[in-house]
Amino acid sequence: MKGSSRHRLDQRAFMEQMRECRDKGYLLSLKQIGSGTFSKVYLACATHERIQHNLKLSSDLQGKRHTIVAIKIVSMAKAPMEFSRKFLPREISSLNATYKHLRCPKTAETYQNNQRSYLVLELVARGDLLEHINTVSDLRCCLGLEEEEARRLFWQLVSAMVHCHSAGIVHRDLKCENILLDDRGLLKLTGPHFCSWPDPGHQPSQEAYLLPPKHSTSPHYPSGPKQPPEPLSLHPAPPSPSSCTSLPRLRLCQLYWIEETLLSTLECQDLIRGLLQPHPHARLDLQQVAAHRWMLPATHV
Ligand SMILES: Nc1ncnc2c1ncn2[C@@H]1O[C@H](COP(=O)(O)OP(=O)(O)OP(=O)(O)O)[C@@H](O)[C@H]1O
Repeated sequence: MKGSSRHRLDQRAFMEQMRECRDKGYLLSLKQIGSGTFSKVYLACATHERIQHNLKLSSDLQGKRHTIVAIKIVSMAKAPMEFSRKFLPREISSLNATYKHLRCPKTAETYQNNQRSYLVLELVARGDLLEHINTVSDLRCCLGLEEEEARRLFWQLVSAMVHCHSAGIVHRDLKCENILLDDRGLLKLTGPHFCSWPDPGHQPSQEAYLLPPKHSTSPHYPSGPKQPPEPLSLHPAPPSPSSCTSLPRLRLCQLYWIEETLLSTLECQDLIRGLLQPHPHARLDLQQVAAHRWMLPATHV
């Protein structure tokens, strides 16, 4: 398709989205604040009528000096059937299940038609953790956050994860881009790949590790040390010398990671080593992470 025709189509789609949002009581702005594989996230303003009629929305906006929300628009035309039938409903029910937790963005409501799904979310204004780390690294002329700040954020992340697990939800796509910061610098955990496992308190089944096809390799987090090795045994990759899938290779990556963090304290290195254990029984679980000695100063705050 020619560039000008595509542009016209995009414009028409955007106008439709504006109309559909307005009908629901939201004024969609042109400002796009993020995007995913099948989605775009825009700033929007909730109308007074909508706020009055939606209790969740009015409580989310209480105490804030604005009525701005983030609207995530998922294109049904772009998403495969499996995504819209299975993974999107899971994402929505997981967002609803984590609604009450301070460290998860609140979902005021969702609505859909044949073309699109709309998720009206609490605005988490300061962008994602990756952007923050890059900005801070530039300012400090040194890679990474100060250890104190890393500890503070990591503690909040652990608290969010404990909440997800107690609600029977396993995240499956933990990465800096899914960790957002609000205007007070507090962390909110987002990410569409939440999946419920049947009974809260049960261990996640192997199925819980299976990502939807679009995410079988999250672009910057390919199978390797940044995700648990269990899924690798479910999706054996064809052998190749550069493959990250063998345990010796994982060990190498692990050593490389620990070396990368040599500037941090011994306690921090010990925690990272515990998190990167390829064998699930040797790996620290959430309770052990929360009780790790590196975390202690954060628990007193
Ligand atoms: N509540 C929010 N407030 C502010 N920005 C947000 C919010 N939700 C999402 N974003 C922004 O939009 C981006 C994409 O959102 P999200 O990760 O939910 O989309 P996705 O479709 O799951 O992405 P992918 O397909 O890449 O996994 C996020 O990285 C973030 O920058």
